[in-house]
Amino acid sequence: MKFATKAIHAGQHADPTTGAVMTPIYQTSTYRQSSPGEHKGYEYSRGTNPTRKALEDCLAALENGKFGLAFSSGMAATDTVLRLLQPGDEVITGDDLYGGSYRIFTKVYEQYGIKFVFIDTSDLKALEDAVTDKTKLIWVETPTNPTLKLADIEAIGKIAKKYDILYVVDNTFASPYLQNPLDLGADIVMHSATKYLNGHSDVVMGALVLNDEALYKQLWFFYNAVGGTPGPQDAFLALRGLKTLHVRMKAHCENAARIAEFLKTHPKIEKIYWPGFTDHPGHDVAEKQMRDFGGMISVVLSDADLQETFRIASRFKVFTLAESLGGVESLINHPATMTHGSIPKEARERVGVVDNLLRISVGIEDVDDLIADLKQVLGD
Ligand SMILES: C=C(NCc1c(COP(=O)(O)O)cnc(C)c1O)C(=O)O
Repeated sequence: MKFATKAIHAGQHADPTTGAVMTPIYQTSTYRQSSPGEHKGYEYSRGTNPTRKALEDCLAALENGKFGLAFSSGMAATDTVLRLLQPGDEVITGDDLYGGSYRIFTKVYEQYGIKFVFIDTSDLKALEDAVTDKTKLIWVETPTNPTLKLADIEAIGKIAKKYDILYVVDNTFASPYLQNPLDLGADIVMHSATKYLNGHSDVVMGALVLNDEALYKQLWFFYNAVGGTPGPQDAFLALRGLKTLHVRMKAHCENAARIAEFLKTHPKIEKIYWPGFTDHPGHDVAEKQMRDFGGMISVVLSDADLQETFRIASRFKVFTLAESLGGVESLINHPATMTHGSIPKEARERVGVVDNLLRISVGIEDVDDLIADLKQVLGD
């Protein structure tokens, strides 16, 4: 099946007893057993739930994977992968990444003796040079949050395979509609499903998709033992969101391209990050591994200190100043004080997350209204 058909049907079928076309919300914590241990595949909803299973199977299908796991948040998914590590292990990851990922790496898992090495993942030599005999995990975002750096998924996969290192790609910014890391050599693809996958800013959720059965069983063990699993209502909403992912991503990409072109020459914009521009350093990698350039744009405002940046960020009427991304509504975010505030100023400014940087999640409103809103704030 093609992507659009999988988005609507994968993992789902009409209910055999009632004929219900949509997967029911199995709002139950437990399941009757005919005798101890004799059940219909479901014992307790922390471990498995039919609504969540339908979502996990659909997610797996969209990422061309065999196994899917859904979590109560993207960070719960990240946490579950990190539980594979032992004290003394090292992780290579990007120097530009979501602030919450930086936080769990440095404020939670470093205390358990895990060492995190932050490098420019667009620099393959720097990445391979960072490998030691203690390196057990490579964790890559691409495009990165928020400066939209591109990492060559396939090339990093070759490095991971060469040194037998577990390789995870956080595919949140692209979504499986635009790129499929498992097909390019990743062992696990991770998502904040809160974003494009659910797509309506009404669910917080995470996901992992993979092909290796032994690894899946290890992750499922942590998933069940620790219990970072989502409820059936959120699973139902996310499953419904997936059904329009292909339509929404097309609209996000079209709108973002128009807005990027508008902002590229705007006098109030000093620098713009959007992988669709041919002068973006990662444009060739984006062309190679992405089917389009996504809905995320970041800009550095010209002649704007923190106060001026705050003033601008607070004046939009259609764009909403808020954390998160990937919903149908357009959002503006100030990473330095909002989503990336947990990253020390020196570390984030080194990679371009400066006080006058704004991140734009371009929604699927009418693009003329979005450009009109940008004009009323920034000027023509
Ligand atoms: C909330 C935001 N990011 C969440 C996020 C996460 C965490 O997902 P949560 O569902 O918010 O727990 C993981 N990876 C990436 C690339 C992310 O962007 C944000 O950037 O506004």
